[in-house]
Amino acid sequence: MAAEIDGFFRDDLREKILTSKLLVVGAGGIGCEVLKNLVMCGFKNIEIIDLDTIDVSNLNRQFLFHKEHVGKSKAMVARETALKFNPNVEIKAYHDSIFNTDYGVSFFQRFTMVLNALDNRAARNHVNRMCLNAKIPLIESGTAGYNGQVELIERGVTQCYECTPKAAQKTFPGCTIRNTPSEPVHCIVWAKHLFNQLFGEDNADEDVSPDTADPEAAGDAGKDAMEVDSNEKGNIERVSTKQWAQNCDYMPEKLFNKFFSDDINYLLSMSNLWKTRTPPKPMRYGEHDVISEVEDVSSTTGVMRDQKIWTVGECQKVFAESISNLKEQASKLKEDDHLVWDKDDKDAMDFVAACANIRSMIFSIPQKSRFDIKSMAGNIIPAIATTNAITSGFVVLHAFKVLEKKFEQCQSVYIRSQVNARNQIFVPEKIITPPNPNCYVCAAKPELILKVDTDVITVREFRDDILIKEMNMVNPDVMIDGKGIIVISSEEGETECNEEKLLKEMQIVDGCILKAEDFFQNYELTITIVHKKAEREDAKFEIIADKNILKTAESVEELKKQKTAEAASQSQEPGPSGLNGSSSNGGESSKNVAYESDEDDLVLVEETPASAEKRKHIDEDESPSCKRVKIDESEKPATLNDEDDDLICIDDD
Ligand SMILES: Nc1ncnc2c1ncn2[C@@H]1O[C@H](COP(=O)(O)OP(=O)(O)OP(=O)(O)O)[C@@H](O)[C@H]1O
Ligand SMILES: [Zn+2]
Repeated sequence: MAAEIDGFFRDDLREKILTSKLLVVGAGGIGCEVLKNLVMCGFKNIEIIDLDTIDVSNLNRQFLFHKEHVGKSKAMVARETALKFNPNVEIKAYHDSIFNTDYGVSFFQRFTMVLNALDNRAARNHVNRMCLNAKIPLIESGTAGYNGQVELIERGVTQCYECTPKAAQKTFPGCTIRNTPSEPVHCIVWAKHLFNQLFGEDNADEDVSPDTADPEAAGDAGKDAMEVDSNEKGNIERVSTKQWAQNCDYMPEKLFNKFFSDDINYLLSMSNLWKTRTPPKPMRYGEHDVISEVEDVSSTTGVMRDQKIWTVGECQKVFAESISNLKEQASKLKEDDHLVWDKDDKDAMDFVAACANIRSMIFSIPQKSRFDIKSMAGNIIPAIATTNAITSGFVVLHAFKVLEKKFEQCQSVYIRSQVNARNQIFVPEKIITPPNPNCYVCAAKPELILKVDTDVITVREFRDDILIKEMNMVNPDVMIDGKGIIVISSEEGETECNEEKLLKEMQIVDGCILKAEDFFQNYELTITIVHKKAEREDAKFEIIADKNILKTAESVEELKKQKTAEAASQSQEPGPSGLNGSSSNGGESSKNVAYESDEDDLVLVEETPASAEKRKHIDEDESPSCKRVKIDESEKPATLNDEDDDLICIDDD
């Protein structure tokens, strides 16, 4: 292998290649290529981890895997195949998630460097934190279609993965999804939720029924419908949707009429919602076409079936067929097990395409082809083998520079689909981007401001949706600073009694300061709470990472207080002298600011187009957060352009 050939590498680099120990996280599109490159270069000691097994759809670009490997561990098979290229390498493979607590800081410290080859933001964030803690370099990479990116993360030298806020994934309020969809994507998200309600894991945040708590439907809204509903359906609403569907043996007609007629009639009775919107039109099963007479959509060719817009009858037919197939699939599972929605499962995809289109028809929203729905529902950007290969090449070139400690040469590199104005297709960053001093992960004392509706968020939502999903902690402990009140404990059951309490009931109110810790990640974060009433379409929380913004807001508040004091002193008796100072009651109260009337002064740290360009990683974690539903709408398949393959221009700046 290269390092064994005399003169192939400079002696000092060769020595480092032969003696270093690398960890590759992920054995998918990039991971396979990176592993192949490493063994071919002569690295002798490599460990690789991946939680997944090989799927047929991986075979077109993950060349360490072949047909006979389908269903086997990616990490294990990648190891076996790579050893065939170079048997003189020590490769240890783990079929596991990097989140497993076995892989703590001391595990990471065993490596010279870590190479990420992941596909989701949560895992990237986690490895970022572990490497920062272990003080070892991390090479981060990602591809999206023809675009790719490689960057070095070295504590104190470069920015970390979390220094730049990522473009927020588009989120939709639950009431838009449940009551007032207005775009195809709202119906697609609803249909995916319906799949989970009927066949998947029960998730309270994915309710598909009309949302009677919708603030916009206030008043008598839904009352009539509620009465009709309870009279007509008896105790139907008291059992879970899945239980109810099982009780009616998943009869397509019953299911259809409940979701597309009864529930829509219910929504119609929430009359406030339709004052300025087109009211939905309920639809009953078989109402528009005689289903048995509809041409069998499954018998048309795949391309036609996927690309045409289905008629009402076709949608209903696919609805019925997919339900009976999914019912069959579910019946083969063990008790308590459930189906998992997968864009590549024909029945699961058919079900979502049919339901999304039926709901679109009802709400007068344009319909979409199954192909378009698949791309939106699965957030698909085609994975291109050549982009993965080029990106992986840069990963290993970066690894050489890191081994030689030439960090100054490790600028991020962007692999583009088209040449830029300087005729480059591989575009290096001009400088090494230094750490963001306000980063709430790699700053010396990480802190942030959390604007949150403390009247509606429970401790459980705070932990699961904010600390875990948004702030990427794994197992947080939280206490109120200065009061010693433990709000959340990582010890199982210790703070269970707090979980359903609202934040305000735990004395977590405006100005409160929390200390959040994650022992596994060795991470401590100070959170200043700012209460913010969430309106109907608002997110229930916002994270503000730059403490200077708080300072600005404080000074605005202080200015206001000064003005009030001045006014008071002019009109009445002399005002309290402490008002123009930062605080008259000690440190904590200095942050106890009220923002209600100052919303405009608080600027959310948002990604600039330039930094968005830098963050082209594909993130697949689409779990809902803050009771809002996330979907990355921009993730439509890129137009494939064969000519692009010829555009290779090596930058020699
Ligand atoms: N927490 C994790 N621990 C270990 N491996 C992970 C973790 N999260 C993701 N991975 C792995 O990272 C790899 C990323 O590879 P890639 O982007 O090619 O995805 P893929 O699942 O192989 O392909 P696709 O999503 O396009 O079907 C996957 O093999 C995935 O299993
Ligand atoms: Zn950082």
